Amino acid sequence: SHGWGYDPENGPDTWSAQFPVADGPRQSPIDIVTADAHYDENLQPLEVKYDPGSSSGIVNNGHSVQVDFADDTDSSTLTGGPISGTYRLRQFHFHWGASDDRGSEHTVDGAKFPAELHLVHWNTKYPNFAQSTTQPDGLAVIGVFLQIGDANPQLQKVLDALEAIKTKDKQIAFLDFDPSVLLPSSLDYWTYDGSLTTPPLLESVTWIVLKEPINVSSDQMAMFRSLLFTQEGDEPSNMVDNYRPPQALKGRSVRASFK
Ligand SMILES: NS(=O)(=O)c1ccc(C(=O)NCc2ccc(F)cc2)cc1
Ligand SMILES: [Zn+2]
Repeated sequence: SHGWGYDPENGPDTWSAQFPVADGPRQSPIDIVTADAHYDENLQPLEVKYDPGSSSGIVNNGHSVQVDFADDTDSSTLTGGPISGTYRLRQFHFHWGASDDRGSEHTVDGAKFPAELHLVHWNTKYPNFAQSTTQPDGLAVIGVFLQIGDANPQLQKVLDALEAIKTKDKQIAFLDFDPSVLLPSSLDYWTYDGSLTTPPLLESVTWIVLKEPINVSSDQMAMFRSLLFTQEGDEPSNMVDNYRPPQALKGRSVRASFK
């Protein structure tokens, strides 16, 4: 039982031992205090152009469920918003709780959501994803809150794949999926400079957190919770509470793209 995780013996409070940047100046997630978020009229609208042909597979990586995209061309990109240049979509994944009262990484005025979707993009001014992760402007992650409501038919295609990837390191092909169907109607966002929310916790992320949540039903949330942190044949441990709690703001500003 080695390697970082979300249990008491390897969870977020232990990560700084192996990853000292955990105590750094621009760690994520954060609590977004809406009254302190400054409207910035210079922020551009987000431009999301995703090609469903670039989706490749869905994997249980032992920390989350992740859908990977071919990022060898500019087929799926993010531009505009707070970023300059072109960022390529690499993957999206989720964080969720053991119950509907928690699970998101970012919070809004202290409020937790049952889950949070992260769409991970890297700056094409760098040669590849790994190199981008070491640069202060290397990554841009769109965060989308999930709230309990009607079942989300767009999410169901992802959820239907989960029984085939129940255990750690299982993956299957996942083709022709357009992740823009998971975005809410409004692309209003908060943005701030932060980090990866899992080890290696690198401080290379421009966070773009959408104000409008998407819906998920309680039954759909239960499907996320059927995944396992553990490998086939090991003592099973349900994949739940795979979220890092909010970190200190340390003087950072959060900007709003909307009034
Ligand atoms: N939750 S989040 O959106 O902040 C997040 C996004 C991506 C990664 C990641 O790619 N980790 C593996 C990794 C990290 C650095 C590398 F160089 C290679 C792989 C971790 C967390
Ligand atoms: Zn994440």
